[in-house]
Amino acid sequence: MRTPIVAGNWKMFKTIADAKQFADAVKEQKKVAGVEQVICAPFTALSALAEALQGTEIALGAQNMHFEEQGAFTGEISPLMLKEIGVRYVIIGHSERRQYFNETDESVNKKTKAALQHGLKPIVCVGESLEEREAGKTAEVVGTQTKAALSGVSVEQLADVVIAYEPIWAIGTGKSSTSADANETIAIIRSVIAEDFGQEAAAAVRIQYGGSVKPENIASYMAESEIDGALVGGASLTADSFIQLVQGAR
Ligand SMILES: O=C(CO)COP(=O)(O)O
Repeated sequence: MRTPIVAGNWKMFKTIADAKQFADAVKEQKKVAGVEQVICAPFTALSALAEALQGTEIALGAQNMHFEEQGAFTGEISPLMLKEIGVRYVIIGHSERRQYFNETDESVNKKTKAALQHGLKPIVCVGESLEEREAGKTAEVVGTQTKAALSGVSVEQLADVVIAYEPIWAIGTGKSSTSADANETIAIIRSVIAEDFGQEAAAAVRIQYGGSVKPENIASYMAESEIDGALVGGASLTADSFIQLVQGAR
């Protein structure tokens, strides 16, 4: 049985004050059990959130990191720095980072391995563009991205990896993938993982869907056999909506 996991990706939204307000509002809501919950906040809000989320079910995540522990990498944040403030998850290879910040399959792989070495759980993002989808290349693209990201990861380490399938054309557009289509692609990702890690390990990996997930549609994704949760942007920004997403994932 794979435990469902709902992760909010706040992207470049929320000051420290906003983040604290979110945490206060979450605390007023009833706790939801049985679903792993993560908020991936901007770096500047992580420390404050680590404290503010105490007593909630929500674990802390970052949205990116460098793969080195330290060094002359101006503007970067290392896995050690994230660990120190209580971060447990880190999004790796989000399509916005691949598109705007030159993230490559190679850097995604380095970061995935570095996260695992430091006891951080990577949420590794894969997904095709609209052009690739229309050219019938979805399976090839997500297969290549998945294999590259997980190259050199051990079977034991794979247990700490979460994959997020986010079709680029569905992100922030309101155009979500149908749950059946998302399920089909996620099944492909799982079979690609099985080729390298074996059936048993692949069957245990959690794979989320992301792209215009809302409280109103999360249940339809969760009803699919291969989908184990959601990585949510816009709809994770208010406590009310985030809790509804978590409830919908049970
Ligand atoms: O990119 C996403 C999560 O990482 C999805 O964003 P939206 O939920 O806003 O479409």
